[in-house]
Amino acid sequence: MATFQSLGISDVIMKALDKMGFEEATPIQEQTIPLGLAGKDVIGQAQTGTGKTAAFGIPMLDKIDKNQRKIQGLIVAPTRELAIQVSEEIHRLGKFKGIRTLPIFGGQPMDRQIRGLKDGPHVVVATPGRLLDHIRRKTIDTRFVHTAVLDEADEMLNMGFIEDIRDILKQIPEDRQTLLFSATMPKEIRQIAQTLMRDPQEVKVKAKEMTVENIEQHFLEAHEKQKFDALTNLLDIQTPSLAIIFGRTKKRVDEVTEGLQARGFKAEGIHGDLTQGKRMSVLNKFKNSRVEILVATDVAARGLDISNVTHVYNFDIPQDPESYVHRIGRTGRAGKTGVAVSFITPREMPHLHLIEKTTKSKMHRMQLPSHDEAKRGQQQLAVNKLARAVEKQGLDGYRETASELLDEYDSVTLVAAALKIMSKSRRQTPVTLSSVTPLSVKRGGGKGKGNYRGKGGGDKGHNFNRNNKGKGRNRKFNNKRGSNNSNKRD
Ligand SMILES: Nc1ncnc2c1ncn2[C@@H]1O[C@H](COP(=O)(O)OP(=O)(O)OP(=O)(O)O)[C@@H](O)[C@H]1O
Ligand SMILES: [Mg+2]
Repeated sequence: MATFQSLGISDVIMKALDKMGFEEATPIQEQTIPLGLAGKDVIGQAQTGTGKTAAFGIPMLDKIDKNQRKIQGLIVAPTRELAIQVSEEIHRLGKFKGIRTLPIFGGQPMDRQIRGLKDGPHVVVATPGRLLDHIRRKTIDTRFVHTAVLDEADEMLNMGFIEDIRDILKQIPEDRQTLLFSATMPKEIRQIAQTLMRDPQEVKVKAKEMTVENIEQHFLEAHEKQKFDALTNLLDIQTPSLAIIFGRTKKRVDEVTEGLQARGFKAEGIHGDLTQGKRMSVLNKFKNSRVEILVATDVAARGLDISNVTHVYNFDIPQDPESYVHRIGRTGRAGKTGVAVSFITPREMPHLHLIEKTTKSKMHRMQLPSHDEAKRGQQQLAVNKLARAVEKQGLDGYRETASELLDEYDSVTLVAAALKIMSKSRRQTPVTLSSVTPLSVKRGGGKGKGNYRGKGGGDKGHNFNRNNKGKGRNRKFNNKRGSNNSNKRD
């Protein structure tokens, strides 16, 4: 376990790390920060939730001359939410150095961003489309950029973004340092990356699986028509405190969201057709647990760091194995455990095996949950609440009424009535979802886009702790194993 001190990081950034509650460096940070500080180009690959943002952020920030109010660091990310999130993490890391960061993304008024750019940020974190708008309008000055970062790099070099990325990099000085990071990095993407970098150092954190070991991976075989009832039964049984459900299309997300709301779940949907304001408000409600279930397209698959997501459900299994890795990586972050369940129709079984083969992870079959089990799951919630109330004491004011009630009714009837009142009687509102085009399943488990060469054996046990200064959360990370296409983003 490396301490940050041993990595050669400047005191002013060490102070930020301490404030953020970072005590030890994660494997990807330990292996890439010294290379970054030495000015090397780096391709860094490590599992989801293992600190890649700080891994590229720290070397970039270390090099920035605070007195030069020019953009010196440029980070490109695939989605608006991720651009904002990364900008906030970089702001935290550069706080004591007085670094100014600015997120630039679509859906926000141009003139507001032009004013922000005139304000002299040192670091800009941008989505490619809007960044190119500013480059073409000459409202952004990239002449002094010495460090360029592609976060979710394999996505950024995929067919959807590659031309934009090439156009952007042409506007950045040749002698720049280039850092590419992602949890997944298919071979062909690695080859493209080489053409955009100078003698890049490739760092891949050794792990037996592409996915995070702390995430329990299950699959549930169900016909299309059974999936929604199976989902609501499973939600009642597993009672996730914070869950993300992925659907293949925006329409699907809307329908599943409406169906869940009709059955009394606190669910909201997010996808690319929503206004930027709506996307932000849905995400904030989810982050503050005012919404328990976020139904999303792949717009929320990569990078989003929402602590305490306990469950991820692939209501529709993704086309790309890489997308599977990123989706389930929204849980089990920073050493925490998580649960992922994928709904597979019988004809999609070969695709499930392709994903397992590509990501070198094993999904365990789960039986279709019955409605009775769901009811018992809801009752269990009520039982837990009652047990907690008994433990907490303070019941004296209720005892007299309770014994009067017991004069009238027997105890079992009374407790049954209490359980009935306390457990959600899930309205079995009929919900029909429009059919989705089935996956184009590659028969015979053909090669996924990525050939992952998982190296045998994982890292030694890795604990990294966050002291209680960090964001008010005392997050103990027991990451036993070392600390991995694009569904076109909405
Ligand atoms: N050394 C550390 N100690 C404690 N917490 C850390 C450390 N490094 C990062 N974190 C926290 O761990 C969480 C995950 O970090 P981050 O979002 O950078 O992961 P990632 O590897 O980029 O994941 P993804 O592949 O999903 O994008 C964040 O909340 C971050 O603040
Ligand atoms: Mg990330």
